[in-house]
Amino acid sequence: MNTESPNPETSGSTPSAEPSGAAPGPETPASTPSEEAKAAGAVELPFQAEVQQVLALVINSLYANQEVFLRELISNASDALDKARFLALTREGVAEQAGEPAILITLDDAARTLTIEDNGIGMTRDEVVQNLGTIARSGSLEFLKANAEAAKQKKDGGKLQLIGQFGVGFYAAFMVASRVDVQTRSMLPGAEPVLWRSSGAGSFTVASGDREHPGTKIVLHLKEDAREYTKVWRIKEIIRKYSDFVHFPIKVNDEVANRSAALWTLPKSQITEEQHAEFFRHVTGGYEGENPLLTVHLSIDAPVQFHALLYVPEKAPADMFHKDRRGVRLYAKRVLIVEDCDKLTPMYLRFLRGVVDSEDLSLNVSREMLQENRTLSQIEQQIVKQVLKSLKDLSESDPERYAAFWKEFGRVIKEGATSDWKNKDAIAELCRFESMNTEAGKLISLRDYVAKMPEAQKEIYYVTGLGRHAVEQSPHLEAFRKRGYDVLFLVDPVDEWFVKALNEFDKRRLKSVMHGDVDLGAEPEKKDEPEESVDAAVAAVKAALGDRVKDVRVSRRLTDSASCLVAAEGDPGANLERIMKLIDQNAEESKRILELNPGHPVVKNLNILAGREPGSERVKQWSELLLDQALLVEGVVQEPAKLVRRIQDLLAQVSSAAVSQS
Ligand SMILES: Nc1ncnc2c1ncn2[C@@H]1O[C@H](COP(=O)(O)OP(=O)(O)OP(=O)(O)O)[C@@H](O)[C@H]1O
Repeated sequence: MNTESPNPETSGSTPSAEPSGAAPGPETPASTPSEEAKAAGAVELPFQAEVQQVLALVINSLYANQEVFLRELISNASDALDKARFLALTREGVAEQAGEPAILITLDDAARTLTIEDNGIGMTRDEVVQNLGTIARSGSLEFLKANAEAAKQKKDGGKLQLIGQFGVGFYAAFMVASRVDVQTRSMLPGAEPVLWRSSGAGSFTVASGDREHPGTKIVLHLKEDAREYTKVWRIKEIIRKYSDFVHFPIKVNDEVANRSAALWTLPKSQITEEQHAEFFRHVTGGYEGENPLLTVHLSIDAPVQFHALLYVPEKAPADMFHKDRRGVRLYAKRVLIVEDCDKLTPMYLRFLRGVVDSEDLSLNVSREMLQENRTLSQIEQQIVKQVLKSLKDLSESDPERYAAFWKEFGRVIKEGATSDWKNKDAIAELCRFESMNTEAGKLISLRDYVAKMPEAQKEIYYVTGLGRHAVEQSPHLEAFRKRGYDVLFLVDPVDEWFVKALNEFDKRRLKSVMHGDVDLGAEPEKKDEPEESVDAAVAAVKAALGDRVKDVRVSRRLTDSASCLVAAEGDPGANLERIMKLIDQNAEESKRILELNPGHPVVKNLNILAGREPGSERVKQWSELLLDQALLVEGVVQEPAKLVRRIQDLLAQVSSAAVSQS
């Protein structure tokens, strides 16, 4: 759905080429005729003031990538060919295009010139003056300056990394050329050939040209230090990089240098796996595997027209967690705009590689792109939807391949639940976890978990921790195990955030077994047994531990262990606090609740002892020990020496009692 017509007659009014009395540029003193003015019948004109500033920025190596000048000229030539095609179809009496549409590049090492020629629409004299002497879009210069300034502030030498984003297009030629000659002839009826010439220093000249056929030929007289652009291999390299998929042949010294077929515009059925693999390696440089793990090929017409050919690599890119994320290549009408466009894929799909090409974007998209661009965000939304769907399909059709995907990118996908609220459910469907009831290394989905829930189970239970080994023996799991409820092991640090963001799945709450109260009802085999009161023990432990714990209470989650620590509902919990401590040493710790198992002999005995000798040293020691062992099982003991002393004291008491009984 291209809203921009390639009709050349919509390009606005053109000022007439009045001879100018304005002062020539600094390198062309008024007293001697400038190089440009030497052309027969030439009229010398000043560049619009804004152009002069753009040129100053461009010539002072505004771009980090000088080679992009060629991309700009090729894209202009390709546009001119598109416009010619349009004009021939829509208007009578226009001049015939000479030969097949093509872009010809001729390199002359001896003369140090690079010539680029197209048989496209060409320009009339007025158009030449307008197009190659002014900047059509307002605001370009301001933006360019601001970015040049921002780049200067950076440590990397002050070169702009963003390429071709400022609509300076043609003027980029002056990065490498000390003089540029443009011979052009418009397809419009009665158009005369024109010669435009400039050394980029304040002015240009227009004169009668000698071109016979419609089209444009641009000769760059290269600067001394730009000789590399007369080398065929170098030019071919640049074409492969930026313009490989321009849909007209680009010939370098008569040899076609581009594929000229945009793979992504072909019907899916026409693209072979081998072609995909080749293109995948082309866009990834071969660093992310030989073949794509998954291919997502989209051709969308509404609300925005675009093609996307995206690949999930086999291997996670080495820089996946680097702050300068990479993106996909953005093309507008098959001309590369940005190599790494991060506005087309959200952070959590940053591993996607490939190409997006839209007819609804123009080459100067960039200005808005850095801010908010509606077209790009519409494209992004579609990409997200389709990629998530393709991943879900893969998980169903090829679980093994999906497991390989999850291993590489699962952690990144989980980030999505915290940032992409709209697609939270689709993201949740993709997530995989180990669980108490699965073998080590095997993963289940939330959907599988829910399907296997016993009827009485209402919530989805999970435990967080450092790894399977750290959580699988956790006392918090005891009651769940007894009832046959599975518990998900969320053992990746990002899981803490993931689970909070997700909150529920399939209308069932995700509940931590280490948080708040859990009421699972009585154990199946103990239905009628009334619970013995251990109130005295609870009160004694509370008194002994004081404000080291938030509370002490009877547990409904323990069946075998004597005690455990739980976080109050809404508190961060031990695992999250441990992670936060790694980030910030001074992160505050919240107090937890000590739960006592009323059926455990130690708690029962402490209950009796506390009744007999409330506040005694022994009661205090046993109370301390209940806290110690709850911490020990989590692998955190703050004062191990004290703990060992306490255990030794108690062992001494127990052993003396045993000896006196025998
Ligand atoms: N080879 C060509 N044939 C016909 N017209 C051309 C050619 N090269 C440039 N032009 C004209 O000159 C104009 C200015 O070109 P320039 O590259 O500076 O900007 P642009 O192409 O409009 O923007 P951008 O560079 O962002 O794509 C073009 O819009 C086009 O009308």
